[in-house]
Amino acid sequence: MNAAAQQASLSTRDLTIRFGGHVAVNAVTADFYPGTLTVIVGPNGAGKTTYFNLVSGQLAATSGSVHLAGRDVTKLGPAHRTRLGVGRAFQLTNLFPHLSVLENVRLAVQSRAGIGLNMFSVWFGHKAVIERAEHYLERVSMIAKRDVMVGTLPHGDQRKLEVAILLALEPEILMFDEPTAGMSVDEVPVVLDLIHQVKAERNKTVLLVEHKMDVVRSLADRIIVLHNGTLVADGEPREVMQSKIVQEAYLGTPEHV
Ligand SMILES: Nc1ncnc2c1ncn2[C@@H]1O[C@H](COP(=O)(O)OP(=O)(O)OP(=O)(O)O)[C@@H](O)[C@H]1O
Repeated sequence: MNAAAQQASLSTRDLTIRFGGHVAVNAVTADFYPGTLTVIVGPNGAGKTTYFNLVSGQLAATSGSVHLAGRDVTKLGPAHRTRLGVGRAFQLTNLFPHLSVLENVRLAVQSRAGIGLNMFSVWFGHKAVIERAEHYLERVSMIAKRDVMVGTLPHGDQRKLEVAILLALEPEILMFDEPTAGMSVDEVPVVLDLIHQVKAERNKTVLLVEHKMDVVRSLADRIIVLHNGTLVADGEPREVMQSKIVQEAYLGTPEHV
């Protein structure tokens, strides 16, 4: 695990949310560090997406807290948390369907650069911004589709575009919720390669919700297991995959893990 001296980029403390009488996330305490990719696994309805929503600010906690680099952000909304370095892909709500692929990434590059919508600064930085946007489109193998209207793209391309937008925002914490779901067989490696590249840079905190065990195995530095909203295992992949609780209840029989 990481050196105790290193500050966690993200922490949750007793993080809890109730929907009526149902506790969807139950007192989850965890620290996440730069340079570590953590995969969150667990059966359907375990609370994985809800935990992501609590971290990114889409949902407000019933109790407990969320901290970014030591700062308590529990009361802050999602836009504020984004500005503080939380980046999340695969909600597809980040996309502007009536703009081109390039325009979508350009807006993310501008937002990251703090250029905003001031006309003079847009003009001033235009060439550099476009080049930057093209760079991210190349990284997701979508440069050939730069002028296509986003609303007309197939689902897999929209998800790749979301990765480009996420990278363009240059967050410190990257959250991927089932990044390859709904993708065709030839699209999956493009996205997995990108996550591998982000991981190889060793300076970002990456959280991934994933069901596919081959993906978990190839990417995870650490695995957290949620069950009924509760954190039931947390550790290095080999240790967690071989633990009795995971073998029996969460990942199936040993030959599946
Ligand atoms: N807005 C909501 N209102 C009521 N219940 C909710 C809400 N969001 C989630 N839940 C419930 O909370 C529990 C956890 O759901 P969540 O989607 O986080 O699970 P998950 O682990 O991501 O599942 P999956 O792997 O199927 O995506 C479920 O029982 C779900 O029905």
